[in-house]
Amino acid sequence: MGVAETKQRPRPVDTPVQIDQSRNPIVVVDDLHIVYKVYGAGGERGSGASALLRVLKRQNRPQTTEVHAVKGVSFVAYKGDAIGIIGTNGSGKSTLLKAIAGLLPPHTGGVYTDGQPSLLGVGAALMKDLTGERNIILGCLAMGLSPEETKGKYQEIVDFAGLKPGFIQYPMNTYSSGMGARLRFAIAAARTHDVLLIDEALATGDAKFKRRSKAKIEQLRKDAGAVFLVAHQLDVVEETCNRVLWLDDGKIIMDGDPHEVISAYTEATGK
Ligand SMILES: Nc1ncnc2c1ncn2[C@@H]1O[C@H](COP(=O)(O)OP(=O)(O)OP(=O)(O)O)[C@@H](O)[C@H]1O
Repeated sequence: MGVAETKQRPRPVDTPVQIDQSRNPIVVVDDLHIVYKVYGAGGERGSGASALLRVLKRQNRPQTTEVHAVKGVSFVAYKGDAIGIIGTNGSGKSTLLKAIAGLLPPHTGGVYTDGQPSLLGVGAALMKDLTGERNIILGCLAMGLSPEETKGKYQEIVDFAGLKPGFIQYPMNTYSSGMGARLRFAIAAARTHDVLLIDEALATGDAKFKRRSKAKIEQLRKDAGAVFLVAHQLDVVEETCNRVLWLDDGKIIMDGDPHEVISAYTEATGK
């Protein structure tokens, strides 16, 4: 998609990303490139005929292609930043978040974080067959809380998730996707994180839950290092974040004040 011209000041390729030394940098992303390798996508249609042809040609391996998902992204997140990442489908938002979480290796460039990043995604691992209650306990222990701390946090998590009465005793496979997302967010928010990465977790909540989430993220920002939020709902991003990165085709188009960036994005994309 061709969108507005870049508002980021171009940086000579060999100069490292600029860090404001008077502030406390938490995440430094320096000329980051992420490339996925896709097997079996060599431009042929995935038909039986092409598979047969490969066998006849004794090509037992399908061809590989590369998807260049993040293309030279650089920025610094400072302590207390809540950064929203916006962009159209496929612009590289989730890929960037996973790279900051350390789940995808850079092709070139680098990601440096001060502390442990925690990625809270829609698919974050909770055990579907176990009850909400068991998941809270396991989730807290997995995040490094002691059994006593877990006990102390339990009611706070249940109240924050705001599930219908009784549901906390039901297995999570009986929950709607929204209920699961609320519980995941409530568990993750029970601990302070050096770097908290939230991928669409708030998308499914109702207005009341979104208000509670916003307050919680504000608190996390104060206690923690930096919070990143990927969301398609621009109002959630504008209300929650102090800074927004707009990605398009793997590149930063704008980085700055939420209102300014979202207005420019809305104008350019008609969203
Ligand atoms: N596992 C993968 N293997 C190959 N290509 C991938 C993979 N995951 C993402 N991509 C590609 O990388 C690009 C960026 O995808 P990404 O999921 O980061 O975008 P996004 O902005 O989060 O999209 P959405 O808003 O739809 O969630 C897309 O072209 C996508 O097709």
